Amino acid sequence: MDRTLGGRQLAGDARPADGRDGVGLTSRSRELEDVSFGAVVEADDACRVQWATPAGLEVVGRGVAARLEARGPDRFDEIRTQAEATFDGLDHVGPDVARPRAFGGFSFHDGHDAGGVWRGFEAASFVVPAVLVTRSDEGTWLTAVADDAADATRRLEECHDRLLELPAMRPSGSGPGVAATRRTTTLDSWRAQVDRALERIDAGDLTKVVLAQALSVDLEGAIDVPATVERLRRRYPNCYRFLVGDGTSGTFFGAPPERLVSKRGDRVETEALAGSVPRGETPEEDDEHVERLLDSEKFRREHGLVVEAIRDQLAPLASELAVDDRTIRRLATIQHLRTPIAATLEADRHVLELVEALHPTPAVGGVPPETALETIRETESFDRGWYAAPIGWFDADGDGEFAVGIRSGVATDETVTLFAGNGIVADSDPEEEWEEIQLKFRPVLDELR
Ligand SMILES: C=C(O[C@H]1C=CC=C(C(=O)O)[C@@H]1O)C(=O)O
Repeated sequence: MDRTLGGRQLAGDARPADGRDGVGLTSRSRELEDVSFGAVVEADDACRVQWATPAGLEVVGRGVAARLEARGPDRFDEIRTQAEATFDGLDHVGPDVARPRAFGGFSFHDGHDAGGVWRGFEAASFVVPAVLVTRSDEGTWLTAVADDAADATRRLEECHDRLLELPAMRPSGSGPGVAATRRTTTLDSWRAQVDRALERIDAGDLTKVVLAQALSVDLEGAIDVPATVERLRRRYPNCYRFLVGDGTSGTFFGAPPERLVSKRGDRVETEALAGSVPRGETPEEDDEHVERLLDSEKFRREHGLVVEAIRDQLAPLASELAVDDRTIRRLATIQHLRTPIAATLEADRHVLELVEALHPTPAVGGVPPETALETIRETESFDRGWYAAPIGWFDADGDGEFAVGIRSGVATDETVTLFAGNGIVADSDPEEEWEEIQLKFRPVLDELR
């Protein structure tokens, strides 16, 4: 199965993204009876990606037709340059929805080192999978990507035959069980971290900073990441779901509620998501929490800073920009303040330019951005890696969609490291912030139990 489903052997086919040979990628698609997406990305010995949006687009990919990688603060630009070379002269025969896309993400910090649990996750890394299965309201499509038409057609037919052997449904089972958990940050050190951030805020150096923690979870058995992602879909159907792994190290996965940006043509959509309260035991309790969220001056300020920063970042690129009314985003375990923001671009832009302009929003970084990043680097005792960073896809036209990689974890052997953070502003109470962080571990943690 590996070879025809774009397994590791095909990695040898992967073209470097320098476009030196001047020959574009070729892709061929055909419609498919439905197949279990989990079964397609079941084996973790090859490069695999999975991506699903609240709007209903679902894609799984295996193998590597092209790989794009970059490091450092210029990584957004470098990936864009590589993308142009990779997709130059693309010959796609099939519906638009089944076109090849590059999937991957970026590290949170510019100075990322791909070590520890983040081994294999470069500061920017994308693949155009050799094989893609795309499900949307236009049906389910299989796409094979290769260097020439004969190879793409051969791969398409071989894959199609193999996929017919896979089940249409795959049981998503139950969690592997939690043997032990270890925090990077004790409650005492958290109090000290928040107090230090509050001192900077009092001194006027900082207005907001998002401080995070990691939770290392030892499992009772091996984790089945695709099955975990499927269980997340049931509990968080209106969140993104993703997994990314290169078959040699860990698999990053999660169910983020937050869109960083989506771009199609000149239309851009993003949102501010910040300010959190728990769910209640009853509808009345739910509403009491929401009232607190809406009435509190602290939440209003914390959320308003994110709206303002996104507006300021997008305004120079937009001919029109609309900030919608604030709403409540109610999830299974937590509720947030949300403000949708939409723009029309005044010139042609690649989605990666928008990603670069927006990352990190103060929903995961802070205000002013540089001081907040410095505070995060000095304060946190773990490596953010790809947590809270852009994760998603782009295509040959420079369109694409990115989520913010929160409510996420990285699975390595029988350990999963989870991440969660909270916005600290003047008047933040360390204990309340601690409680909110525990709620943000829950989406993934609950599925491991
Ligand atoms: C940083 C996280 O959440 C962000 C998104 C929504 C609400 C947030 C908050 O209330 O602080 C955070 O800004 C996380 O989940 O790790």
